[in-house]
Amino acid sequence: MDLSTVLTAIPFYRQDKEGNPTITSIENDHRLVSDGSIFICIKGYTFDGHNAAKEAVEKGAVAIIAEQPVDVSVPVIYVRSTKRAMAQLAAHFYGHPTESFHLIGITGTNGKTTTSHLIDEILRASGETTGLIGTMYMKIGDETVETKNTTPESLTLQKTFSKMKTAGVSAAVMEVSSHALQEGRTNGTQFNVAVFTNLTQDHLDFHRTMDEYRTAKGLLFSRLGSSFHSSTPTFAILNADDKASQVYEAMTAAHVVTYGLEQDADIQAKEIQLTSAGTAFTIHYPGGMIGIKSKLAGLFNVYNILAAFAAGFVSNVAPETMKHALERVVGVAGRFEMVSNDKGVSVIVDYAHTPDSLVNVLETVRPLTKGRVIAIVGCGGDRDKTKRPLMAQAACEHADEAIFTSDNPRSEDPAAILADMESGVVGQEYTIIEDRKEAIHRAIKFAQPGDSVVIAGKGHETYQIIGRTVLHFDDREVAKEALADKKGGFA
Ligand SMILES: CC(=O)N[C@H]1[C@@H](OP(=O)(O)OP(=O)(O)OC[C@H]2O[C@@H](n3ccc(=O)[nH]c3=O)[C@H](O)[C@@H]2O)O[C@H](CO)[C@@H](O)[C@@H]1O[C@H](C)C(=O)N[C@@H](C)C(=O)N[C@H](CCC(=O)O)C(=O)O
Ligand SMILES: Nc1ncnc2c1ncn2[C@@H]1O[C@H](COP(=O)(O)OP(=O)(O)OP(=O)(O)O)[C@@H](O)[C@H]1O
Ligand SMILES: N[C@H](CCC[C@H](N)C(=O)O)C(=O)O
Ligand SMILES: [Mg+2]
Repeated sequence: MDLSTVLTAIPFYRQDKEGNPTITSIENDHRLVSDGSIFICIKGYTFDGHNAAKEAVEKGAVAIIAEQPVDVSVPVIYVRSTKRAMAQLAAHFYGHPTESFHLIGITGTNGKTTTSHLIDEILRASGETTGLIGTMYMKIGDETVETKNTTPESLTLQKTFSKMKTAGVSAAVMEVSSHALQEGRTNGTQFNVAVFTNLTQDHLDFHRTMDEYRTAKGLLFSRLGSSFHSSTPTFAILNADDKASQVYEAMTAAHVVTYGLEQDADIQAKEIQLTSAGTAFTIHYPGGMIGIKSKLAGLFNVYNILAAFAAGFVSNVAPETMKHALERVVGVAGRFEMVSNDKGVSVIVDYAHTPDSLVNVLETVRPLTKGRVIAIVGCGGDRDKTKRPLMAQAACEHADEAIFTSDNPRSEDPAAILADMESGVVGQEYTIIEDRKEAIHRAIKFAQPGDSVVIAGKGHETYQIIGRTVLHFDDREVAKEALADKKGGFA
């Protein structure tokens, strides 16, 4: 493709010098530039790509996209926003791959990863070749690639969609974070179905207020349905029990389908039973009802299953097919993952890293526990500071024993993060053990048969980020070691 053809994706720009070279790739990291690349200069939070333009040209870049002056020998295309241009160029360069398959996007504070895996299972059961993009990995068929972000930037995203198209993917599901929506990472992506799980506090470092956070998530719904030919319906799947859904309903041009337990909803769960084996309930949908016995514990997972069912329903998957798929799912790694042992203690590793998810997981564990509920909780560094006291409070209120520890302190002082947590607790007992390994060992050592130990916050993560160092750390491995060291059930 030559430069002028690539540039048809961004009809408004200023080019500083003549030239129409052949373009072999688009890159936004100068280290990946090779002969024939266009290099897009992105002004990031830690690095300004404009400063790498010269080096990119030395490495073979034949054109530069910039929003600030750069002095190089090849044509420079000036645009208002290189991030926005990148999404448009990427979608065009890769041939608008999302037009070739059915795409379901999921947004919401909690439950995206879980719901995306449920939807993937449903789509597979109905015979689709699937793709999945999310917190844990990007998956095409059975092949997975690790991800740095829940929703990658637009270039990686379109490249991945293009690979999906080539691999014959017929339906895909992806998590769409509020960061991604705000930064336009999904611009140029065509969703057929958008799912909303819930909205509670998180990420107030990035979005500043809950209103801004809600609006960012709303972009998934406000962009849905307006650019499609009327013969291809688009659907917004909204949680009737979350009041943000009313805002999203008002924003969208898509068909709206609601799910829920409390408010009147199009797809509703009734006769819910929560047991240690999971959940059992009946889903009522337009024209019928179907019983579901899921191995996923907790009321919040009933919501995730309903959301997945609703997405499958509007994607024309038969309810019977969905039932089989949903009942097959034993769990998602790091979400309510039990660490098996013969010491009579329930050890649960869970990815709860928000106040609401922590309350949910502890409330789920409580009725399943004969003895005490022990919670090990930390809060991430360089993340929303205002959730720290709330998470500490949730641990003290919903567990019998709360241990505060470290969870990816990143550039912050772990003691300062713990002090922020402590500020949320008034008149309740807790223990501070800064070293996460020691915290897990101590909790498991002192747990009695019948007790539950909830290790929250890291879930599937296999690292602890301290400063800039990424150390191997896996809650499940550490818990297993601690259980192996534990004497016959009593410390
Ligand atoms: C705050 C934030 O969103 N940061 C994202 C951002 O990083 P950044 O702005 O620091 O990037 P940068 O390092 O300054 O680089 C700027 C540009 O220069 C380029 N570069 C950089 C270095 C170099 O030597 N040469 C070069 O050309 C880079 O390729 C980039 O194009 O752009 C990076 C590349 O796309 C992202 O990986 C990174 O996510 C970081 C890892 C992150 O932690 N993001 C979090 C806050 C986030 O986005 N989370 C959401 C939600 C998670 C959830 O569900 O709760 C997510 O979707 O992951
Ligand atoms: N529907 C839900 N409502 C509230 N809490 C939930 C829900 N589903 C899962 N959780 C809790 O949130 C944690 C994270 O779940 P999951 O990974 O599915 O969410 P996510 O939205 O993908 O999170 P992230 O934004 O970090 O990617 C779970 O471990 C569980 O404790
Ligand atoms: N997607 C979330 C994950 C948080 C996980 C927790 N372990 C932490 O590091 O805070 C974030 O980046 O804020
Ligand atoms: Mg996720």
